[in-house]
Amino acid sequence: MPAGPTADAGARDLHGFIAGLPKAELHVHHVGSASPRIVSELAARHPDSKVPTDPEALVDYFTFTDFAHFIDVYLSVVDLIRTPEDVRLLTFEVARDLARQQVRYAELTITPFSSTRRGIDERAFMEAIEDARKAAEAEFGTVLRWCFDIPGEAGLEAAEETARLATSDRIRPEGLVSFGLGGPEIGVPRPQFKPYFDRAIAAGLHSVPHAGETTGPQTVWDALTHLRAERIGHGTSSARDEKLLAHLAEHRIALEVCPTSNIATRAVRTLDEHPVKEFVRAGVLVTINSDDPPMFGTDLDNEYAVAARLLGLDERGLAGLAKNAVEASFLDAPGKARIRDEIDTYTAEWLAP
Ligand SMILES: O=C(O)c1cccc(C(=O)CC[C@H]2O[C@@H](n3cnc4c(=O)[nH]cnc43)[C@H](O)[C@@H]2O)c1
Ligand SMILES: [Zn+2]
Repeated sequence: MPAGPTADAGARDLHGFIAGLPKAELHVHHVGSASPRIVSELAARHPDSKVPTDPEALVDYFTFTDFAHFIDVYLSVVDLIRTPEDVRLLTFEVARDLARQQVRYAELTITPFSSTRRGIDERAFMEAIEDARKAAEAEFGTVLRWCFDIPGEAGLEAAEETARLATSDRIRPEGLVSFGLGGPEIGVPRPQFKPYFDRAIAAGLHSVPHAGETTGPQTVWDALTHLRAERIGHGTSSARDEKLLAHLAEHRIALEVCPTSNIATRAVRTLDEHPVKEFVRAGVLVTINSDDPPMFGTDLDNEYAVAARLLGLDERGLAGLAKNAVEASFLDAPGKARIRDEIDTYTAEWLAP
């Protein structure tokens, strides 16, 4: 539909509403959140890397031919993070970007294996993220929590190391709330990770694997059955299985939907073909997230704007999406109530005549 002057004004208002809306972000990767400024600063520090130092050249560098290409580029950025100070800087700056978008609470997916195998001392790594978490909460008021994910393609050695770091009383950081599984899905069956998820769950962590991003609905079933998933990262292909959708809806297992990511990695062809509408129709608890925002040329505000267009939402609908993320988060009950109240107050004030 062509956008006339009134539609434009409406869209601008919705953007303004989204910009001030208190939000929770449940699916965003630590390294994947490095802003062009941080990436170019790190690339300049480490000139042996193939990552461009010019932020404009990064736009081309962050254009992906497929999911495998995305992971190659992602790992080249991981290679830039070499010291605990790099880790601290990145974490604090990610929090600053989230706070700017009125994100009150975020669960940041971190892959400690990738850093420890590259030589960063595990204790220094944990101290760096915790130090940044506390500093960010004090300075911005944004509460950060961690999800440690296994880079699945790196095999069971990576799974063992991630489980050890996540469950050892001496090492695991205070902010850790969940255990995940990322990387490519093709050739990386979920059931093999069951023992590691069992250990993490026994240690009190929540289970939040990626599944159904680049493979079919069976991967989501496997994540539910073998890894006891409480939320699913992406879950895009769930739309191809009505029984699965009904199961997700009935058990309030939220999908962490990241629309622009799915286009950037070519998991979905176009935004208009994105199945988020099918999820809502089936009654699934949908949350909107940004995944690897600078790499995909997006941010959480933009993902809410995309969702508003795909789902035909007004301000109340957007506030409902923000509340879905609060509900599906691993915040405690008073923390959830505080953000929900803030969303309601903000929305009522915005809509007041
Ligand atoms: O660090 C290594 O040495 C290593 C060796 C082999 C394989 C890997 C990985 O596959 C790392 C994957 C990396 O990608 C992160 N990520 C970011 N966005 C996504 C996404 O949308 N879907 C899946 N994974 C994603 C993930 O957290 C891992 O850190 C590493
Ligand atoms: Zn992800």
